[in-house]
Amino acid sequence: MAGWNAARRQLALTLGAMVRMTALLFRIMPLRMATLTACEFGTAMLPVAQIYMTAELVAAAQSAIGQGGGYGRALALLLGQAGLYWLQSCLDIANRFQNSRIKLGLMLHMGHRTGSKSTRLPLMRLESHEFYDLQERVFAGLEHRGLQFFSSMTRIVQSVATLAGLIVVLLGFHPLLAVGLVLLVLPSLYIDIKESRFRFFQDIRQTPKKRKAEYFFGLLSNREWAKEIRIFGLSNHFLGQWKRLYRENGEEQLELERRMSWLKAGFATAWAAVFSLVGSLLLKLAASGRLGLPPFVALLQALSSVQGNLRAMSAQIAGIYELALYTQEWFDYLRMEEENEAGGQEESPFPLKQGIDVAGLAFRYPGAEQPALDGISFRVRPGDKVAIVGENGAGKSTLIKCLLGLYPTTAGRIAFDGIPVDRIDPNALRAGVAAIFQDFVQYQLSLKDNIAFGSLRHREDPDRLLEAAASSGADELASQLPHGFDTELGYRFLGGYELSYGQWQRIAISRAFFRNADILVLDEPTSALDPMAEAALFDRLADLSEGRTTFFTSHRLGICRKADLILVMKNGRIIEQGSHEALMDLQGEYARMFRTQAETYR
Ligand SMILES: Nc1ncnc2c1ncn2[C@@H]1O[C@H](COP(=O)(O)OP(=O)(O)OP(=O)(O)O)[C@@H](O)[C@H]1O
Repeated sequence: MAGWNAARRQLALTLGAMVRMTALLFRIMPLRMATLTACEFGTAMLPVAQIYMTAELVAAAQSAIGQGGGYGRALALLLGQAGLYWLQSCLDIANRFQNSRIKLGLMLHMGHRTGSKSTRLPLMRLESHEFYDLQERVFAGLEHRGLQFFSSMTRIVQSVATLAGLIVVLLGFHPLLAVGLVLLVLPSLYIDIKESRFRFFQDIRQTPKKRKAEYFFGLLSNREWAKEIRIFGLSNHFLGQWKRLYRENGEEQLELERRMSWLKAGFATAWAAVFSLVGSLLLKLAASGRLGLPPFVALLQALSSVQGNLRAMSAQIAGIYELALYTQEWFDYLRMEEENEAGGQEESPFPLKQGIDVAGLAFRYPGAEQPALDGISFRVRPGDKVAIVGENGAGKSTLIKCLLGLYPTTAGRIAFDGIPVDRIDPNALRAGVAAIFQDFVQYQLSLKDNIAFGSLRHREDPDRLLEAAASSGADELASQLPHGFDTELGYRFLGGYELSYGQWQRIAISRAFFRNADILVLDEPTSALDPMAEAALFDRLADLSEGRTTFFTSHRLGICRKADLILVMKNGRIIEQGSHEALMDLQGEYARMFRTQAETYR
């Protein structure tokens, strides 16, 4: 009963995925798919036509040899057969071309849906290793999986059409022969499906190890890490780790293949025995004159064709089942809940009139025992400059991500002009915010793009570009580069001009200013800037962020003097808040940290 239920589930899954994928293919490329189907159908019918033609040709040749006449008919049949071979080649060529066109269209479609889906997933998803395992499998076979699915299906339809014709030939001789041969395929189908299932679940089991192996290999070849790995002499260690994991996975796969090979070899032996038995029976009948030469040749050809077709069909069915399992994962991926799907209908609260209210905010990372934020409450007026300070791991970056609606809060509320952050349309929220994080992106593209990515629709505005570049001193950098703002940056592509980390950081700051948003968030914006650049930036910050609410985190407390509000964090809580003067008067944690830093610089 359990076996029957499992088989039903497998069939439902396979048919479901098959129907959905075929519907998708016909929806996005109806004409190409119709042409491909016609070509495939033509290819399916040709072997049957060839068998009939062979039987006729043998009969005509026999009479031409025996009676010296009918040569014309035999020649016509021969030419007809050559024509069929020619047609088969043409259909093969057309098939292949059509396949390539569909493959391109499908890859673009699936790639677009997968890529855009991944950008709409909640950021929180990207914190879990299960997500990366799934993504690894979903992204891996994207370029061929969809069409492979259809190709396997059409191969099956083709095989069924061919087999139907061949079985008619066999039925004409003896019904038992046809039925017996069809039944013989069942064990082979069973073995193939089992193997597909084993392989899929083995892949699921092996994905974490596979990703780890890829990670070790990446450590060896990535430029960012190469220096450290050489200095510490870690290459051989990582190479060894990669080899171990790769070998473990590989040997497990080989073991499965070994077991399956034995079963398949046994099955091939059984087929050979059946073929020899039936073939010798037919030969005996032909020798005794009870079977003419033409039907003997046609039957023998049909027999071997049936065997080949049944084997191929069984492999295709099993392949399609395996593809269905993977395709189902792709459909599941596309169905994953998106960022702020539940709410997010409220319109933009920008420009802010009342400010930002945070009350009793708490947040816990999935699987973490302690909350990363707890009992956070503060109020920000429009245009305020807010500094968030605290030791490493205090929760500064996490607070910023919650403020921007990137992480869903566990408790409490964040409201922009009274509207809870999770009720604001994410696009409206993002449009009003510019943020540069500690791990900002170094786009391996032109300097202009690196700044203008702050607001794509203003990409061709030269005044805005110059103004944003001047905010961080990137304009000075542009004047030193060989092609100014058009200079390609980074080392990855031909002609790229590599910069120092601090120079990259200046450009990232300009990108934030280019956006000209109502809220500006700078997470450790000056960590790599030289002291002069840092001082200049903070001198200008008041002018630059005029009218904008600005949040910045920093370990350099000197910059807090210019802040309207300082939030001092420790272990996920705000332990002090107020202006620089108020906090210095308080003689608490902030005053202690400030004095310690001042001592160091003295
Ligand atoms: N993705 C994550 N998953 C689980 N815990 C995390 C994650 N990111 C941060 N944490 C934890 O949350 C706490 C706060 O981290 P956060 O990055 O906000 O600190 P921070 O104050 O910005 O530190 P730093 O000054 O070093 O940048 C830390 O204890 C950290 O271990």
